[in-house]
Amino acid sequence: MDPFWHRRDLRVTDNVGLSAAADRGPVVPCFVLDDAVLEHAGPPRVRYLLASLAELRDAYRERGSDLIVGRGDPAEILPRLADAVDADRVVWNRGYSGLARERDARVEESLAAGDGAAAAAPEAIDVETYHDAVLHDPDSIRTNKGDPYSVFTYYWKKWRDREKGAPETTPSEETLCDAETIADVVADVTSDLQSGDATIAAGTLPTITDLGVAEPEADPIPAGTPGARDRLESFLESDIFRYEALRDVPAASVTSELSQDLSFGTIGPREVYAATEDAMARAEAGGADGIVSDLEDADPVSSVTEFRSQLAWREFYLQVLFHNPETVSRNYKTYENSIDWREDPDALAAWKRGETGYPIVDAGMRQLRAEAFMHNRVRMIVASFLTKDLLLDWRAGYAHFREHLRDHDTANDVGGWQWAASTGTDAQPYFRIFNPMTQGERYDPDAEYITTYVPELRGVDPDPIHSWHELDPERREAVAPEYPEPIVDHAQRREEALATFEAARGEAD
Ligand SMILES: Cc1cc2nc3c(=O)[nH]c(=O)nc-3n(C[C@H](O)[C@H](O)[C@H](O)COP(=O)(O)OP(=O)(O)OC[C@H]3O[C@@H](n4cnc5c(N)ncnc54)[C@H](O)[C@@H]3O)c2cc1C
Repeated sequence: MDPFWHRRDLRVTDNVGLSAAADRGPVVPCFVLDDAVLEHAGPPRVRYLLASLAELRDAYRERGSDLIVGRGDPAEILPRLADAVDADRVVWNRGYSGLARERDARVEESLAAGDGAAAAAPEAIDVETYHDAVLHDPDSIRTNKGDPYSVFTYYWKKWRDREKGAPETTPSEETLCDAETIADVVADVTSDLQSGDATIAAGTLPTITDLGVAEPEADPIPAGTPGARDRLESFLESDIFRYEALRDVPAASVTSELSQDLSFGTIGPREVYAATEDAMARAEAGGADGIVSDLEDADPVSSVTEFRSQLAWREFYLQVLFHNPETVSRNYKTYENSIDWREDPDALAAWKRGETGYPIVDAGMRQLRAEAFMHNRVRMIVASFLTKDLLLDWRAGYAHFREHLRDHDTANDVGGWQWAASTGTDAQPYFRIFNPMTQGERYDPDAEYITTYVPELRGVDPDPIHSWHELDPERREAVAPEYPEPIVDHAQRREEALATFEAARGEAD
């Protein structure tokens, strides 16, 4: 019997490592709540994690097995578990961030040292790892010179043209360790662990309060594989064909909202990609033409391709982080001088509360609080506002997103922030600064998204909303007395941002 250690792959379907372990069977499935990891997880993510673990446990129980849930240091728990089941090896799917790789190396060392062995002569336990979270592993797509890619367009061409693996088969009941044996194993390991802080249980999950994490403000969404599959199914009905035309329009809500699922692995990337193949076949046969008939120039085929390119962006940022783990907290791009970010706690607090007086920015920041989610276009706008209009360090924005997003994902979050701050790979050039008013007007012309999240502006015509920064104080008072004045002047801040970046480039007078 070999333990399979679930981490960011909270599913039994389309799971590369689990299928490989099940081929030998029987598998002992486990997950470890590691305080070192929980420290970095905001409340919406912890809630989604616990709900997804409950779904994972139920999937095992339906198959006559159970999920072992440990709490503590995996380097302590896994060797004990492996020893208790007399394992030859422990199997898991690879993590790619610096933190995940360090932890995995530690666990591997303690397994190799036989740290869990009850016997006097400890036996080394092997580790077997798989690429599962991605369609193409971070080392497999390189430039013709053999370097990792730093420009998305070139990466995308190779990613797009490579053959993709089919979804993995789901392990059958016979290949999983039965629930009774799991209960015995847990009892065995529990008596072994008595001296330390670590605990282990068969399928019993702590509550969010047990973990010392506050209840999130946002409402929960359906979690685990059932939630993810429902979202994918509903996206495939029609939104995937309207995606290209409307993905930048936040009020249209055509995007898949699969980001937390891909991040926690409640759905596998091969399953999502296979779904795009079905959608592509339908689009190519003209079966989606009626769905886009009200949209000028919309093409269902290129819409499916556009969605695939977002899946590729995810893997692009992942390979950037894999090859440059330090960029989690350091700029990817080196300027000659350091960027002179400002210290302005009041402005940062107004941005966090969604009270900047820039309607699209405030709507986004309030969507984040209300739903633990934010539309991609709006993420770009609020990130640009923080780094260019307020001239605050992207790391402050990243920390806030990490705390509040249910889909926070180190690679994508760092990638998105460094893109907006003009410090990342293939980033927005420093001189292309978003105008938050024009962005609002272009992507939310009827102010539908804005008024959903900013009640002070409900009933106000789109015109004054999109020209709020130009209105005189009397007019603002007459139109929306409760909505704040702009905290900065965009035109002036734009000039200051250009000067700041030119100084960083060593081009100042
Ligand atoms: C400042 C900033 C911070 C971000 N932080 C995160 C984050 O913490 N976690 C996260 O998953 N995404 C992040 N993104 C990327 C993007 O905003 C979200 O992935 C997307 O909004 C999620 O919605 P969706 O699932 O409906 O996306 P869809 O448009 O349906 O895309 C499908 C999937 O592709 C991936 N994807 C889409 N857009 C991007 C992108 N620009 N970069 C990388 N992958 C992408 C996601 O996995 C997403 O679920 C960030 C973007 C910015 C600008």
